[in-house]
Amino acid sequence: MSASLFINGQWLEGRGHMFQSHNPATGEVIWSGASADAEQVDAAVAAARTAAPHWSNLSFEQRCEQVRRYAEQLTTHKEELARTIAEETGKPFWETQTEAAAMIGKIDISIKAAAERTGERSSDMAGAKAVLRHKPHGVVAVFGPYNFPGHLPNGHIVPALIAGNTVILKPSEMTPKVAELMVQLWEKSGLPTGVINLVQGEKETGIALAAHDGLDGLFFTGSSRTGHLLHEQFAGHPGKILALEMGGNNPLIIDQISDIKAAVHETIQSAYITSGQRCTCARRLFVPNNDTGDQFLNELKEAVALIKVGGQFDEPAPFMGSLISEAAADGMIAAQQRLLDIGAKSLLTIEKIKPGTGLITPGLIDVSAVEVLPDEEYFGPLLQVIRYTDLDDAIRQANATQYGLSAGFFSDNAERFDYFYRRIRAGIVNWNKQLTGASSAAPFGGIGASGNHRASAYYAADYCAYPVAGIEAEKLSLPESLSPGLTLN
Ligand SMILES: NC(=O)c1ccc[n+]([C@@H]2O[C@H](COP(=O)([O-])OP(=O)(O)OC[C@H]3O[C@@H](n4cnc5c(N)ncnc54)[C@H](O)[C@@H]3O)[C@@H](O)[C@H]2O)c1
Ligand SMILES: O=CCC[C@H](NC(=O)CCC(=O)O)C(=O)O
Repeated sequence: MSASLFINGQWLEGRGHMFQSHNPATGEVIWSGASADAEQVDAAVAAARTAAPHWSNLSFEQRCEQVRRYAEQLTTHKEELARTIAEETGKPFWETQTEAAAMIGKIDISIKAAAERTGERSSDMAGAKAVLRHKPHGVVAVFGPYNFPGHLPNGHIVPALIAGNTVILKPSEMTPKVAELMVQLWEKSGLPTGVINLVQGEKETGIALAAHDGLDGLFFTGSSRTGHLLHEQFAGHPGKILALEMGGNNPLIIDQISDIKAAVHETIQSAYITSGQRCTCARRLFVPNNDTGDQFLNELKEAVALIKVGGQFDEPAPFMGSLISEAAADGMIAAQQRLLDIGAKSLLTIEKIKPGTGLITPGLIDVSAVEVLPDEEYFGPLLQVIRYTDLDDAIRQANATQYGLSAGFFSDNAERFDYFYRRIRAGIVNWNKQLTGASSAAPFGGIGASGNHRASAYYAADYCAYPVAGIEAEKLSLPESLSPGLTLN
């Protein structure tokens, strides 16, 4: 059993109930510990509050130095980090190595973003200076999802600390081991006591933390369902900052294409990478009802059937690993069945590869005949195909979702992309490129049920600090002329 919590610089055992994490490709237990109870959540918030004045009073450069020391730890331990992420999520090792690399890359990008978007500026005005500076919010909670248990919480934590906030991390209950390692690396980097705290646990721990009066903000990445609950919980607290990064039901439209093989490749990278467990994954594929559409779909079906699925460390490496759990795999098979029940036609059926694991084959399903398609995010390797004859109708259907995270258009025709771009509603809009693999050097976020206009990645700096505008002069002075009606003797 692990001393699973890190509060005020101490590793502690939780006093809540026990929980475990598994290697989803084998079912083996790889971590067990106890969750934080409400008192321990309280202690974590108190530790972060106590640490806040010292941390926020350090200079920007001093905080950056500290965060760079964390980057050194990440670099030294990148292999261990990638292995741990692979073991706990089921993602292939080649892929988790890219996650570890993204975590390291996040440091310099966040420093640059903070300086550019929230740094200090001043300009001269009559007898004074107009000054803009930024201050941290104070104590913030970071909630992470399981699909990128390192990179995505890291994408909130690093900019939050650079801005001068102190943090309480509540990772996904599916990935406590990765969180533990990440916080150990912060500890090794010499971060002052209380600046980062870790509370592990399931939903109850999340509820206790999100409801805590001592928070000044909450940065969340996870499902739209949980994000909506948090939004309701934060209603009536206008002074607390809430950043929500949630799911999507992302459309990808195939238009006029000449390179079918490239379109097939980019579609696979859009829909099946990480076994479909990325928020940006394509979920609905619009294919024209013509010969090119038929040929594209046949080649796509052939290539998807050939996708290698396997264990994280298999050689040769698989493209798709296990889903996060057997329950998630069963959920995808159930979602597929619900679509079949309402008139969908399977082109490639998801099948379980090994009972007791999250290993499943990829699915492709034609939902063109379904009258009312559920607007749901199926968080796994199931791509829904919709055949279309009229581009305007395809764009209308693409927009017929409560979500608005990513959207794509494959076409050789720039004018038609422009036409699509002007009409589509999403925070990420790609042309002839996969929907996944967004850059940390750009803002990242969605609209509608996908987010609340607090884009993360490069723009995370914006929600980590608030602007303070001032007019400053070194001495008091009288103006050259007084306002009408004023007399000073
Ligand atoms: N937009 C993005 O940047 C982005 C990135 C990755 C994942 N996601 C989305 O995340 C989802 C998958 O992640 P997940 O299943 O881990 O998400 P989740 O919503 O189940 O969990 C996210 C976090 O919230 C906590 N939580 C759950 N219920 C809670 C409650 N009632 N109160 C407080 N906290 C609670 C969890 O313990 C976890 O730490 C998908 O929908 C995916 O699209 C979005
Ligand atoms: O699952 C959701 C994240 C998907 C991932 N997005 C990013 O990495 C955004 C960049 C960042 O946060 O630094 C993707 O697009 O694949």
